[in-house]
Amino acid sequence: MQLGTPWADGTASISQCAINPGDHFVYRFKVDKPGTYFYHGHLGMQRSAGLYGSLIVDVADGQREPFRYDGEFSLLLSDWWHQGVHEQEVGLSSSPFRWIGEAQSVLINGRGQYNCSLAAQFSNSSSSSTGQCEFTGREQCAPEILTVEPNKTYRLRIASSTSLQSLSLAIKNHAMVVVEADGNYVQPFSVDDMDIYSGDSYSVLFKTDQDPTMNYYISASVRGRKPNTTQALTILNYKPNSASDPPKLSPPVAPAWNDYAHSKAFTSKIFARVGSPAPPTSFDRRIVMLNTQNNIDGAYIKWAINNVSLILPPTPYLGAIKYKLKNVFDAANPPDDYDREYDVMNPPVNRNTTLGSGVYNIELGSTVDIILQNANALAANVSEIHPWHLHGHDFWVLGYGEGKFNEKEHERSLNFKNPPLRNTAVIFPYGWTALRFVADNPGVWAFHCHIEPHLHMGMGVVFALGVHRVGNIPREALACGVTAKMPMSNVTATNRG
Ligand SMILES: O=C1O[C@H]([C@@H](O)CO)C(O)=C1O
Repeated sequence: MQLGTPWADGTASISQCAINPGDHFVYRFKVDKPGTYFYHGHLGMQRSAGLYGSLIVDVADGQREPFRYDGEFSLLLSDWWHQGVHEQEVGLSSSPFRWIGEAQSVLINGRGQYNCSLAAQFSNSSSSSTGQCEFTGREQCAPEILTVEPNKTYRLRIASSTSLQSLSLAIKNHAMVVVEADGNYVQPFSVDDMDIYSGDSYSVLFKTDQDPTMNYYISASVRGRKPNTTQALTILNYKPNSASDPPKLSPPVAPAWNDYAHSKAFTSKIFARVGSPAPPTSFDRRIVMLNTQNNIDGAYIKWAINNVSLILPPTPYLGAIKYKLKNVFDAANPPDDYDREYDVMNPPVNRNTTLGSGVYNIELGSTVDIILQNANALAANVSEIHPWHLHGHDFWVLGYGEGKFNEKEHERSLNFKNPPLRNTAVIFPYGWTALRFVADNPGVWAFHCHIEPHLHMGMGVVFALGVHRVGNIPREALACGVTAKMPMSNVTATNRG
């Protein structure tokens, strides 16, 4: 959560300067909550470049998880393009616009398949010429096998650091009981497959109670966009079978990419674990955020929130606000609402948007509601999934709905009793999602679509709160833009102890 250390949040141009090649930056922060997390680069398309890893926080000594298991595995899901990230970045900010397209592979712990299959024996030879993957001599490409003993319970920690793809995860013939989401316990529920969006993390428990003479496929399949990427596979290997025994049963079949009813059914099963704190019953401020795809100068393609497309300044906001620097960014707050006459079901009538700093000044300690309102993209009949991620805080997910959010009609449908506490929540096509959080962590925090090219195209905002309460920012976080030129006597020495 970065309580008291907003400069260690890792968001370039927001909480710190980007780390130059050859430079280093020490991230020192308190791990305040056990759970399944991950870290990644937050500049340009660095996730697409592979800059990410898992981060698992154990329960403190003497404490126990509210569930039991015999062993655990960690799966970090990601996606991989053959095109280099600089070409991706340049394409996204070019006119004409060049979209990155779907990933060439989905990766499970950094390993994936391309032009070959782990399940070739099940491929329909008339529709696919994909042969069996052969790893001899290329062992670094071999999947990471999950070797288990029969009749035990395992915890699977899953996180998605994909740049683009939404995924469905399944273990053939094994149900999964979801127990944790984004570092918070949820009321356990059982599923055969689960949606995992970029930025999400989960723990599930599964029992090795199936025929132990066989191995089974674990699959991660693309959802939410028309897939052009084959299912990523790895193997659940029951001891003492050989890990290279091909599973006798075919891989799990994922729900259709656009079966949003299936996704909504999964989302609607997630509640806070009984005994979790409920949200405050009222809010101090409600910000309704319309998500649109737009043009700038009639040429470039951007995403905008209430018609502001985020562009980050050379001087990070945290130092700029703390040291009250003038004219380093446009300090005008973006609007708290959009013109409710806007037709969310059709392409924008006026396609043009404006660039802005996206900084909302939020009162420290206040309760803030965010209503994320999806809309039609530039092309007709297109509205995409966007997983929104908040830094520095968790939020309660109060509800989801179809079409345009409307206080009179929808307020009563929100869940104030046991909404799950999370830091990532999706908006479905043509729908809305309602969130509530208590803005109690002083700092400057990004809130953005976790799809990396979308953030790169402006799909984010920034919350600044209680910055006067922020302690001494380490110099390394200020070594760029206007803060780099400040007399160093204004800045206390580094936080290196
Ligand atoms: O941001 C995006 O741009 C493309 C398309 O809308 C324009 O080419 C796409 O699929 C996105 O998600």
